[in-house]
Amino acid sequence: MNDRHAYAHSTLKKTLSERLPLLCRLRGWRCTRGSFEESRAMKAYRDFDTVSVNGQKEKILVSVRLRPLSDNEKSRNEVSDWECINNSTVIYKGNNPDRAMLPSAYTFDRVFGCGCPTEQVYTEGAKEVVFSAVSGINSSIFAYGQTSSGKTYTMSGITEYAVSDIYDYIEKHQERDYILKFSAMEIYNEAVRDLLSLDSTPLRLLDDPERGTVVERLTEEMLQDWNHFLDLLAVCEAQRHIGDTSMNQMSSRSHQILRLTIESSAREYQYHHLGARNSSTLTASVNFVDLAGSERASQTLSAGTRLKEGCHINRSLLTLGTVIRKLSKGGKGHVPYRNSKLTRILHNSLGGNARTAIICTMSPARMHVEQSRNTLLFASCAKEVTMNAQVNVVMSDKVLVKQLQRELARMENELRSFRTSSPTGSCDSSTVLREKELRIEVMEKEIKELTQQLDHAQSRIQDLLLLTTETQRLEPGTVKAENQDKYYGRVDSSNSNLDFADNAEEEFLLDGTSPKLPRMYSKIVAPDLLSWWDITAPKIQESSRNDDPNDDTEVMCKDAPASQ
Ligand SMILES: Nc1ncnc2c1ncn2[C@@H]1O[C@H](COP(=O)(O)OP(=O)(O)OP(=O)(O)O)[C@@H](O)[C@H]1O
Repeated sequence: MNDRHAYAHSTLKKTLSERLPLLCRLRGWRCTRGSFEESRAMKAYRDFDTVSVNGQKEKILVSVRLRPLSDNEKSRNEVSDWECINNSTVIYKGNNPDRAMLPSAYTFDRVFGCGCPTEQVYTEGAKEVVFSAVSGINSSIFAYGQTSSGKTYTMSGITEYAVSDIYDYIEKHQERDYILKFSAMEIYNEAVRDLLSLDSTPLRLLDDPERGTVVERLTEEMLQDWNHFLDLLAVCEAQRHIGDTSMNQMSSRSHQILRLTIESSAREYQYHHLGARNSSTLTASVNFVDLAGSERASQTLSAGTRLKEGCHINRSLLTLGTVIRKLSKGGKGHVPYRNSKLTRILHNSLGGNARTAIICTMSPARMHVEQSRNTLLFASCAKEVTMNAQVNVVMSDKVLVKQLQRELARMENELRSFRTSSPTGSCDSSTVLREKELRIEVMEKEIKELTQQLDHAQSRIQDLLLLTTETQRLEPGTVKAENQDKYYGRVDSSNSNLDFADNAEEEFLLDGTSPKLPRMYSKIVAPDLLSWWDITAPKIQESSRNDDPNDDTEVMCKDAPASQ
């Protein structure tokens, strides 16, 4: 980065950091830290990149889907023990006395009976959540259930319906530019693998303070069209670990996460039409999560590799169950997200910044009643988990600068139109200016006068201080005053044995002493303006008729009367 770029960079950073919070406040947005792939250097001023709006708390949308009895189950003469009695309740019809104490009816947001097509499951149990991503809210759709219960069947259908619907939506919303990106991974035996890459090296998970857990070097394909998407799905299907078990010939041995990221921004010509808010760049991901199914080794008859896979699957599902259970109780205390890669990666989709729908799949067969109840228990807990989804408005540097420039131009226009719409606008402002100038002149004059008065007062204080210092230096029996040769004092000697005539004016000498007053009683403080004293002549003991400085006989000194 050369100097000019560095300067532009720092100016831009300053502008953004100063103006964006203000803009956000004006628009009622909340600023949070960014969520972008970015270099460290750029991160500094990307702190404001992600603006979240209307953080909304809502519960996970939980549905249950009952599949028909499979051929395998039918061949074993299995009976259906479960039935959906309405849109939201599934009941246990069995009459096993051991289970008499357990609940027989379970209620969820939606339940889908064995005759329900996947399209309906998508429309009623996932579509709304999926479409949050179009408006900038992260979302996740999970399929959870025991092995062979229909998770892959359900989730692959939902993924296709969802992406197809999103393409339709984009087609109908030409006012915005959309970019779709697709990535895919599987967690197989606790190792994360990129399903869009032939390299099967496990991928590392990184903890990003802003984005949470990030899968390092995960391929992200820019989707060109619907067919491109189908091609990528086929690649994922071919790459995913699938195995033959006694329960399912095509059993998924890994958890699969397909991620569609939708970025949208207003087309240039739409900016003014839509307003600043709707012209923001939005970004959100929707995760399609097809979990591996819980399984019992006794039922799947697995051994070796299958057994090992089953152990990993069960362990990670156990952690998922624990996380959901803890979150359903308010998420207080430690939530063990880090105990499995699955819960680490899906942290945000489980009680974080996302809208989530879980579809729990069940086999109606009696032989699976235990597993089905566990699934319903998991679904019941999931119902209680509260999410906090937020709109992620992402502004790239370019978009952000553009938006700020537009905002600035708009404000300047408003100001200009305000001035022109006010007929006295310019005249008023010059009058106000003139008034202010006059006021400043008057104030300057006042300041000048006050300064002069201050100088004068200071010089007087100086004089007084000087005099006080000199007075303090006067010896007992001395009086000092400027410009006077003599002083006169009225001496009250009525109570004195000294030789004064009553109220007689006595002459004091220039040195302040009176010829008639013993020296020690002539100790008179005489500021310069004083020229007259009332002196109470003391009684003096003969023995005291000396210059004893400790004699406390009173000598009064008063200001001279004004007439004098
Ligand atoms: N709703 C349904 N209607 C008809 N057939 C279904 C339905 N759900 C599942 N199936 C069938 O049941 C079988 C098992 O389904 P699927 O592979 O989707 O189960 P799964 O839960 O993903 O199993 P695993 O966990 O072992 O991968 C498949 O042959 C599938 O076609």
